[in-house]
Amino acid sequence: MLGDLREWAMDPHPKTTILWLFGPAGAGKSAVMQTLAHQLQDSGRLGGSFFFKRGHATRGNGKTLFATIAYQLALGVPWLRTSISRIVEDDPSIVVRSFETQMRRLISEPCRAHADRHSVAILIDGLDECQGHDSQQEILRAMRRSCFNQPNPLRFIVASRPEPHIREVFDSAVYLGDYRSFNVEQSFDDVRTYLRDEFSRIHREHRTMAKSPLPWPSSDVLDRLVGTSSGHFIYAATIVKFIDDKNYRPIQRLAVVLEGSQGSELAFDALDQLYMTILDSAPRQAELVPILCAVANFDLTAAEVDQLLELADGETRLLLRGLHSVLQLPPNHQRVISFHHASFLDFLNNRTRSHNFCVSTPSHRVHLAQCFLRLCASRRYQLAWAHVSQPRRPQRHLIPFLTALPPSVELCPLIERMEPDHFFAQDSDNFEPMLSWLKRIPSAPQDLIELWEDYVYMSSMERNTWSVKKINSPSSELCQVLVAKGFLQYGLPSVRRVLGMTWSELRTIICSVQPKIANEEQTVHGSAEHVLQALVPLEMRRWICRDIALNCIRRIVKGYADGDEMDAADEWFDLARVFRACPRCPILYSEFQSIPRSAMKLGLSGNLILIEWIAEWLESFGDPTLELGAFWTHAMLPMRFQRF
Ligand SMILES: Nc1ncnc2c1ncn2[C@@H]1O[C@H](COP(=O)(O)OP(=O)(O)OP(=O)(O)O)[C@@H](O)[C@H]1O
Repeated sequence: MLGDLREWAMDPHPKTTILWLFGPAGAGKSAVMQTLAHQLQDSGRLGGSFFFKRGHATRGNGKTLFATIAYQLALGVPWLRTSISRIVEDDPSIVVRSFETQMRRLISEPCRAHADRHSVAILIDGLDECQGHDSQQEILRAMRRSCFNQPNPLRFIVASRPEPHIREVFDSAVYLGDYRSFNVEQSFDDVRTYLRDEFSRIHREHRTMAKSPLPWPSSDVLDRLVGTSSGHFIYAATIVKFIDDKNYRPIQRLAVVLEGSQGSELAFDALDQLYMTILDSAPRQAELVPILCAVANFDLTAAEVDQLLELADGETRLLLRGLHSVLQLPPNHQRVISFHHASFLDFLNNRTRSHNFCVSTPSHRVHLAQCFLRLCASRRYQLAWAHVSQPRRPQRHLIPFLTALPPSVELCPLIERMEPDHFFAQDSDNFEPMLSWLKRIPSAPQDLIELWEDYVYMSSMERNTWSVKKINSPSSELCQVLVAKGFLQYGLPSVRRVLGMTWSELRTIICSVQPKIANEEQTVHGSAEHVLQALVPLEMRRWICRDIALNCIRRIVKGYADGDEMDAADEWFDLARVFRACPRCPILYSEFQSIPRSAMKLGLSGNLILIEWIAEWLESFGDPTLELGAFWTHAMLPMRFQRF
């Protein structure tokens, strides 16, 4: 297979330039694509590759597909570098345009001038794992339309399961059958070779096998396992992982597999049987399902699952020990738990296949939602999860998870306690679906609905689609909010923090300007910046900035005295940003001087950008002999040097 694919990818005159590699779950498509990518790379013929992964923050959707490939082309193909770089420099917004525009401008147009060069291959694996059937179809159409009838050196290989909506595009008028299809064949011989090699490795490596005669297993047993696999690798790879467990005797584990596989004729029945056998052989099965449900829906480390489900430390690792043939439980405690293969997740989500191990039942999902909401409402959450990187933060995925549940009144009291700091910064696109979901709960409390109606209105401010009724003299609180949001460009959680307000105060101020009736003449539309310009005079803005800076300084001093390091880091960030917009004001200067020097060093430790911003502001006072300016220059000098 690899030989055929390589030959096609390097053929100077193939009949068609797009190849679809298809095969069922676990047939070995990704394995083939990975090896092919390495081989083409070694021959200097790989233009780029993209491996989709279902649910992954960046690899789970098509947003970055073409930009990533263009970037790889620019890095790896010298004759494309200048043209691709120039396009991005001239129009940086190209990377957020439609798939078709990105594909045409970033990839096919720069290549067209080089039709006579040797071919370069672009490999896209797991298209069916890209979020949204529409996106998958759109990607295929974009590739075809931008390359149709235009000689160019690109060869696309797209691998996916043979899903009907993907096949539909290849069969449609867009392609007119002009693509090559390539079935990842069943290969009994390959699976036999693989199993034989792995069994002899296990025999060699396991102490308990020293006295077992070879060949192990007998050729009858090997034939039976190969037959059950139907020539697909996933079955073979999973039994090897199951048998190769240092906590058990391989002979016993093989007996468990053989017993479980009795009576299953088809490969996928056999795979289900195998998954069932693995789960049945784990201890404390009832406690497994909530853990599997958590891992199936969120990216979590074992310690985070312990916290979430309120288990004793280390319990998740203990419970999952028997599942290492289907789960990846990284020894590094910072890494998340993942499934070895997507087919196990498909199995767990399908009740008719996984029965009492199914994780997608409403009761398990509602229970998981309750655990999350409870955790997010507690201080424990902040302490334990603050370090987690943005794309992985579970609260990012919490609202979509909630709105996919059946409307459930039992969640309302917990939703009422949701902390807006956790979800406002990143999730505001999901507020409307959340409101509609709440409205579908027949007995949802009215004040909860009103709260989310207000959040939807507040989120329109985040998304620059705000409507505000015209007012002649805005209150000083409203002016502060407008300056923090529209001038300093803070997100609403930071606006609340720098102004020292509660969410309820912020809500009252923002919602007080919501137009009750649609009267175009009496309304200002647009971003907070636009509204600010309409309502707050220029000179006033800078003095509001000064007040905001003064408040930040006071909170830093207090935070330092209280030993609250975590909040202090945010406060320094706010302060450094606001300084850039502040007038040169002696009051502010002397207030800044009141910050203990050790707090300055601690708060800024190594954050060069913030140091630069503050240094610039201090330098604007112009007198380097001032005590603070001198301290700053000396104390921060080494860090400023590091930057160069
Ligand atoms: N030639 C091979 N030798 C050894 N193991 C293999 C081989 N091909 C596949 N495998 C193993 O089989 C399992 C399934 O393979 P792979 O993920 O490539 O399947 P796939 O067709 O891409 O599945 P899906 O459509 O679900 O993504 C993996 O654990 C992989 O490591």
